Amino acid sequence: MASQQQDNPADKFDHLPLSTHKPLECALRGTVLLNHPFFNKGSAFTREERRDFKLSGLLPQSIQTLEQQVQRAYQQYSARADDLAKNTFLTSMKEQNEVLYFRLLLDHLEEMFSVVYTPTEGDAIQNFSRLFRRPQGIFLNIHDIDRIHHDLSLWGTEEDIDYIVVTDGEEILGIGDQGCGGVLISIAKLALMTLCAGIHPNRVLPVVLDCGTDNESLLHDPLYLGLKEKRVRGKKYDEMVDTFVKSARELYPKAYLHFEDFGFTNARRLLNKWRPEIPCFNDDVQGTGCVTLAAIFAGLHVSKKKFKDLRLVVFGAGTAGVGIADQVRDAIATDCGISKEDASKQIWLIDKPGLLTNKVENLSDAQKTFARSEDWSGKKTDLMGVVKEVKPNVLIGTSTVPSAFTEEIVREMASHVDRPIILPLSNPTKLHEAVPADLFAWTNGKALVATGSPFKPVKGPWGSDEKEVEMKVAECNNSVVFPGIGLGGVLCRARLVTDKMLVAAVNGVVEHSPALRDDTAPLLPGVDVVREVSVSVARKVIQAAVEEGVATQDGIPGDEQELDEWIAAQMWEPVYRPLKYVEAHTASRQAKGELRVVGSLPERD
Ligand SMILES: NC(=O)c1ccc[n+]([C@@H]2O[C@H](COP(=O)([O-])OP(=O)(O)OC[C@H]3O[C@@H](n4cnc5c(N)ncnc54)[C@H](O)[C@@H]3O)[C@@H](O)[C@H]2O)c1
Ligand SMILES: O=C(O)C[C@H](O)C(=O)O
Ligand SMILES: [Mg+2]
Repeated sequence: MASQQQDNPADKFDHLPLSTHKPLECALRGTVLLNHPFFNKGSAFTREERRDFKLSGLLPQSIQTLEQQVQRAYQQYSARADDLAKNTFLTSMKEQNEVLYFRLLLDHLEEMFSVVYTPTEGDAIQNFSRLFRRPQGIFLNIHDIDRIHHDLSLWGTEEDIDYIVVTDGEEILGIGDQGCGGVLISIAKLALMTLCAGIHPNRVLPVVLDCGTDNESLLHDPLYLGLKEKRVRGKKYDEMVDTFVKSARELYPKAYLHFEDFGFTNARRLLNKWRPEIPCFNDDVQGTGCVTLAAIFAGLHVSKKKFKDLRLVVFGAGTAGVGIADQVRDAIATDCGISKEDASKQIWLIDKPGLLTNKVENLSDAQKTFARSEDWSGKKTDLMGVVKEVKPNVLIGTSTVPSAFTEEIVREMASHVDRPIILPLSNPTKLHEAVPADLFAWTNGKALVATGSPFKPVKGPWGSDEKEVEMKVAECNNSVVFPGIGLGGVLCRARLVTDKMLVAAVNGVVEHSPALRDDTAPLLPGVDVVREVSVSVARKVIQAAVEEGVATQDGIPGDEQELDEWIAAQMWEPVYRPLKYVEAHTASRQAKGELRVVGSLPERD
């Protein structure tokens, strides 16, 4: 036994706060246990567990393995008629057995990623009030601000939460205001935190701030589940967000706060407000900025260009577009040793009024830093006009305008540069500014493409001798990077998420870019290596946090390999751990912070 323990490299990390290698204490028995998705093992409960947890008679006799369960679940999944039905099936499975849910997903990640995440999750969100069966997450009511602290407190004690995703549902993907259905984006992002970065699925908190909705079809839908009134804005909205953030900090002081899919007027404002005080992150601004910078980095490498050569046009200067511009500007400034102001001269933003110049009114502060000062009078400032004038080598779409990158525009761009880097990023799939097959066809396979949602490889006669080749297309979605950044932030218990940590995260992704090793390979790593990418990103983020003096966790290894092992040992894995029965009130805090998984929470008023 002793030697067996020594043989397991994870054992040396058993003492770590988030290590989950030991048996799991559980205070639930009988049908209550079978109905608890975190503890339930279904047909895989062992004979001893069936005896100790009063399950005999509640289960068929055959004791099966997780692998057998995955096989059965996959058959059931495959029998569902379409992706939305598959998504609904997976949601039910998550509510029944989390280990099986995550194991099934990890074993079929490439096939199922787009079903639990973008684009199918967008359909699930649009249909939230019709598909609803069982609540998941926390729904906070703008008319009950005084209850926010209480409602949040029901989720656990101060050791229990590592990661919170919050949305107000105003700008979900590119499908706009989805009201309280936005809770599903919080849930989906958290599922990815577990799948891609091993964040413990029972130590996360999905939240939607229900402030009403301006979506008329929801307001007129008799089945809509949220507040049926126009969005509350202004002072009361700010009071709600303030109360939420302060309560979350007080109740769960270790938790990292991830903002998702807030509207343009709030996303950046809230980030700027809270960033200097707490460990928080806006995925649409910063996550998108980081992953897109990594894609550009790989694209420049393939096209043998440097940051000094970069000419970037961003079409759609909203939350994501400006977030990308910020990240790219900072990278140019650092790489070329120039000021941010000078670096921004290599970037052109286009929105509804056309090119953003300092003559355009009502720009946000963040947009203003990119407003062009040169004289554009007499020149066309629409996308075609700007492409003709600027001759960009990188074109990004974050506009939600499908097919905005027309054949004419793309051919114009390709006539000036050898390898145009074109990233249509608007999700879900139907909103992409162009699709890879067209981009390759219009540029004779020269375009370096990555997309916001997944696309199948494209075949075409683009080999050097015009032989048919298959081009794989990278998914340039913030999902490549936010899990690793969050994992790093959680494990080192970062006080803040600094700019240097974000730059470090980009380097962590670039390390895995297939295009760096093979010019014909995708610009970004795919989901097949997602956990490895998360470890690299987390390592870089932790190292930067330590350097910056914002890491508060003791015992972070200085040695790189040991740091990777330390990270991996604290990543939750979907395996059945032996269950040990404990009375709720005597439960030891076995791995500090796992009390909540015992299945009983202290009462709070
Ligand atoms: N791939 C990713 O990782 C990723 C990350 C974040 C956002 N996105 C996608 O990017 C899109 C935008 O998201 P957002 O959060 O920035 O939304 P947003 O509403 O803040 O930004 C969209 C911008 O596009 C502009 N726009 C609309 N129509 C236009 C037109 N005809 N011409 C020029 N500009 C126009 C809008 O005025 C707005 O400023 C969404 O589809 C979202 O799913 C993708
Ligand atoms: O959710 C995604 O797929 C990426 C991004 O956060 C978005 O809003 O589109
Ligand atoms: Mg988003």
